[in-house]
Formats: sequence, structure tokens, C-alpha cells
Amino acid sequence: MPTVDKNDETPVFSVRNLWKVFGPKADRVPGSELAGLSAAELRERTGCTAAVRDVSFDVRPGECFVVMGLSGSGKSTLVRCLTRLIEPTAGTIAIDGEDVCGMGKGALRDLRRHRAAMVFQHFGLLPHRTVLDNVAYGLEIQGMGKGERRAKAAEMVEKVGLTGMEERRPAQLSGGQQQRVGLARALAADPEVLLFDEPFSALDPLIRRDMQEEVVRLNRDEGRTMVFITHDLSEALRIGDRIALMRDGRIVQCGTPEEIVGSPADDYVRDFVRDVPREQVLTVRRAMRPARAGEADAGPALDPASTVADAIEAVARTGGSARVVDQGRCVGVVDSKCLLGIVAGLDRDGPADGVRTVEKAAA
Ligand SMILES: Nc1ncnc2c1ncn2[C@@H]1O[C@H](COP(=O)(O)OP(=O)(O)OP(=O)(O)O)[C@@H](O)[C@H]1O
Repeated sequence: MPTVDKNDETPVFSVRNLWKVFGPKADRVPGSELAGLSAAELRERTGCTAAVRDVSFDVRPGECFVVMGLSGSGKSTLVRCLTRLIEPTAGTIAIDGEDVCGMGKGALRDLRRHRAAMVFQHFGLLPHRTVLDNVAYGLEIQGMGKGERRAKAAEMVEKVGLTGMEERRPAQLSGGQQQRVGLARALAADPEVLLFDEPFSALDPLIRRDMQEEVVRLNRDEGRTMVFITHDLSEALRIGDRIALMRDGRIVQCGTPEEIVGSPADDYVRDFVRDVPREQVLTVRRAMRPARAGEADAGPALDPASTVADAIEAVARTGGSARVVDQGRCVGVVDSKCLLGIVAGLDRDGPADGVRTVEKAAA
């Protein structure tokens, strides 16, 4: 089994040229002239569906990596291939540098139980067991003793905010609470990476927001690596450090929320993000212009990661410009003109150009 030294730079997952083709003689598709056919042509000529087509990406330690796309774009198939719940047709997958496709049964079981735990939309709870026993279930399978697993389960129940409900059965819980039990169960195994398959799509909007915050907290406070499937753009933008946007089995763009919204790779992505409130996603780094004489020392200071919305508030309060300060140094300035330009989308050629465009438009 090929391995490389684990260091901070080793991706948790490293995926290269991954294909999953469903249908007869699926393995003749990757690498052949059939690979270039559209989804409809491929289906017509071979009866096959290419759910994942030549996909490559890395998931870095500690990041929340979101896989987003419309229904049928290949999200679930892709994420299930990571632990071979679905067998890939071609390509390579490594976890911490270790080849997943070459793993035998024992190593795969260990991968799914200890290293990459999945949280499903339909919770998968056992109806006759209490909350505590549901959470302890995975530990029971692992062979942990009763006292130890109940203590560990109680700790996880507290972590997801269900203290006091340990003895309830799933039917006595709301959908959001059931999803918390599913999350606690996945966390109890202390996996290196959590894989979420549209976990919150059945929840009502307020509870959904709570759960998203829970995920962000787990990711930021505990540094837990996550791969999160969603078809909801606002969810992706809220929780993702990076987003891979899928269409017809391919990743059409992979980048930070700011890159996806600010620099869409093609018309499809542009259309996808058209209604996003840009000021809430784009940062002042994108909006700023060079400081002119006297500006570097005057006005309120903003962190480069501040959103344009934050900057608008600061600039509106003072009526002048605000400084963007990185490690004590003024790296640029924002004023009402460049902030308006960003909101209006005049920056589309990139940050520096964007300012020129704003000035050109104003001239
Ligand atoms: N077992 C299968 N056999 C044949 N085709 C399949 C199978 N599983 C998935 N597909 C097809 O592969 C494509 C991708 O499906 P997948 O479930 O990965 O999409 P998705 O983006 O997760 O969709 P959704 O958001 O609706 O869950 C679809 O065209 C689907 O019909």
C-alpha cells in the first residue's frame, strides 16, 4: 500500500481523475473516446451514466469542503466513492497519503468506522434505543466496554446540546434533535473527517440554521475536517471554506466562497451565484484601492477578511474612507465609490481592474 509521510501539508483526501460510471461495461468509458461524450450521448450509445467524470481535488486538514450542485449532478456518488461505499470506476483516492482503492476489507472497515464517519440525511437512528444508546451504538460495534462507551456517549450528547434527553427514544425528538443524535453518533467515533450527505435538507429553516452553526463551531473550534454535500447555495456559502461546484459529474469550479461569487469560472457558475448578496461574501481585499497621501493613517481600520457589508457600515458611519490593515500595515483603502462598485459587480475583471472599472464608469 503506497504511503507518504503525514505532515500538515498532506491532504486528508486526495482525489485524482476519479470516474464513476454506472451501467454495462462501465470501465471501458474512462480514457476512451466515449469519455468525451455528453451525458445524453453516452447514455444513448452505451446505456451508461457517468455520475462522476474525471474529478480531481484535495481536502485539506481542518477545512470544511463543500460539494454543491443541482440534483443529479453527482454529489452523493462522489462522496460515497471516498470510502468506497460506491466502487470507483477509475482514478485514485488517498486518505492521509494512503491508497484507498487498494485497501482490503479490514482496512476499509477501519476507514469507515474510525477515520471518515458519514452523517446521513435520514439519521439512521435505531427506534427502540434511547438517545444515549443510539450515540453509543458505533462504539459498541467497535467493541468498547459498556461503562466507557456510555461515558463517551454522554460527553457527545452534551457536545451537541442534548443534555437532559439521554433517555428519550428517537420518536420523542424533533427532526433537528434527531439530526443532533446522528451527529453525536458520528462524533463519538472521533473520526478524522466527517462526511455529511445533505444532512439538514429535511429540517425547517430555523433549525437548519442552528445545525449549520453547530457544524461551523465543530469545524472552527475543534479543527475537524469535513466534507459536506448540499444543493443549497446559501448553506454552502455559510459553512464552506472551499466549495466544489458540480455539473453533470464534473467539478466546474472549486474555490473559496469569495472566488466562486467574485470570479465565476463560466456562465453556468455566474448564473448559479447571480442572486447572492455580494456584499456579504466578498471581502475588502477585493474592494480596496491603493491609499492616497494621508489616507494610510486616517479613518477606521478594517481587517482584510472583513466583508464589504462590514466596510459599508464603517464608511457610512464616518462618511470618509476606511483603512484595510494587515498585521499593523495599511494595505489599501476603501471608500463609498469602490464599495458601491463591488456591490454593483463592476469588479468582475478582478480586484485591481475592478477599481479602474469603477473609476471609468464614474468618469
Ligand atoms: N446506482 C445507480 N445506477 C445508475 N445510475 C445512478 C445510480 N446512482 C446514481 N445514478 C445516477 O448518477 C447521477 C448522479 O447521481 P447522484 O445521486 O450522485 O447525484 P446527486 O447530485 O447526489 O443528486 P441528489 O442531490 O438528487 O441526491 C444521476 O444521473 C443518477 O441518476
